[in-house]
Amino acid sequence: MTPAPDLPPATGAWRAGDPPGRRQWLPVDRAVRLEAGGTLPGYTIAYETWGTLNSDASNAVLIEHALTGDSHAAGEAGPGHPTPGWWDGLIGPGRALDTGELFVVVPNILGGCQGTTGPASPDPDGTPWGSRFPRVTVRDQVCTEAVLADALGIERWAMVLGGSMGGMRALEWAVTLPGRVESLLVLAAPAAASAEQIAWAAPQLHAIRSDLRWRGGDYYDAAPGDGPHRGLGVARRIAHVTYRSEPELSQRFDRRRQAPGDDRYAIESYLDHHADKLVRRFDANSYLLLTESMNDHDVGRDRGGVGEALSRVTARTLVAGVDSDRLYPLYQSADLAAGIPGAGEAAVISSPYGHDSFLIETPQIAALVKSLLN
Ligand SMILES: CC(=O)SCCNC(=O)CCNC(=O)[C@H](O)C(C)(C)COP(=O)(O)OP(=O)(O)OC[C@H]1O[C@@H](n2cnc3c(N)ncnc32)[C@H](O)[C@@H]1OP(=O)(O)O
Ligand SMILES: N[C@@H](CCO)C(=O)O
Repeated sequence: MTPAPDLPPATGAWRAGDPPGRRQWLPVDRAVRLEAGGTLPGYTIAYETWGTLNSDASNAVLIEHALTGDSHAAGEAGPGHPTPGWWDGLIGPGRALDTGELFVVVPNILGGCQGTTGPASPDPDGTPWGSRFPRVTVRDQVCTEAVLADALGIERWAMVLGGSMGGMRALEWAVTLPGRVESLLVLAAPAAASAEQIAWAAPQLHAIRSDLRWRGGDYYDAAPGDGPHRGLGVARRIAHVTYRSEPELSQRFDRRRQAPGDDRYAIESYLDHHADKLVRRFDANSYLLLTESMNDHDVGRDRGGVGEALSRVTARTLVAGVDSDRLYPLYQSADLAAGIPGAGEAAVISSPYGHDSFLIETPQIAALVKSLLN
């Protein structure tokens, strides 16, 4: 496979020249019809793998990343990857996802900005898609990942797992292609986005679209730093509050000011920090598109409802939620587990860290992975 060039900067200087690290690319030269009605004439999927596929391709595991995650789930920080893998504690020799035995595949999501085709990618004429990039659903994202599985020679995944938006894709795999998923782990994700989740997304979408530097979505020829980073930063601040719990914020930050001479409350400084980090690594159009993919998430759409859709799942399934998650509350995981044949009761990840616990509570998630693999 020929590596495609990395994507250009969208909101700041971060992307330019970003080395590819250990990513691989699958170019797909055929059109894909999208669920919402549009078409993509072709696309590229960027992905990373760990371990070796065995001779009967029975040891492959698919990990689905969350909204702003990427394919770098394991490994050290290094060229192309300023931070270590986001599930590094879970993946590697002797770890829960033991790469001495398993072949772990992590693709970047369709519509994102980490190497797989998205709004910042060039169209067939070489111009960034920008505002012309079509609406993409979770189901579309899964369909493109099935093309990657075919290309890698994987007919059936030993396990598909993910948290948050990654959990939505994992679930959609097991509903759309039940014969291709042997076991399924869905963390902190619902069968369908709720009014509350769409509500939290609404001001985030508005924040980006209200930024004059967003330019209707066609800002890719703007000078570095002249993109919609302010709107994206506001969106991230709103989102980040929902990713953590009220008791945690209270305990960590209380009413403290950041520092002598810095009049911000510490919690404001914390949110500023997370916003500043995101706008240097993420494209605002991808954030919009993926947020709307999550809003549209509903495994029951055009399938006779959620109950009908979940009854299709044949995978050995474990569903888990976080007891302090205010964005994807535990009852949604309980409902999801109740709808999937043989899933039993939802497991509870106990943590003060809220929704982000699926990224933080590695030992608890490792235990769930091991129990499902065994
Ligand atoms: C699936 C994926 O999402 S993959 C990508 C990984 N995810 C992300 O990057 C999402 C954004 N980050 C996060 O959500 C979290 O950092 C997690 C989940 C990755 C880790 O959570 P935690 O370990 O609890 O980190 P926490 O939320 O405390 O943030 C730590 C950062 O805040 C900074 N910070 C803490 N308090 C303050 C403060 N008062 N003012 C400014 N910065 C602060 C720390 O210095 C640290 O900075 P650094 O990450 O640049 O080193
Ligand atoms: N912190 C995670 C939470 C979203 O699920 C992310 O940014 O992807």
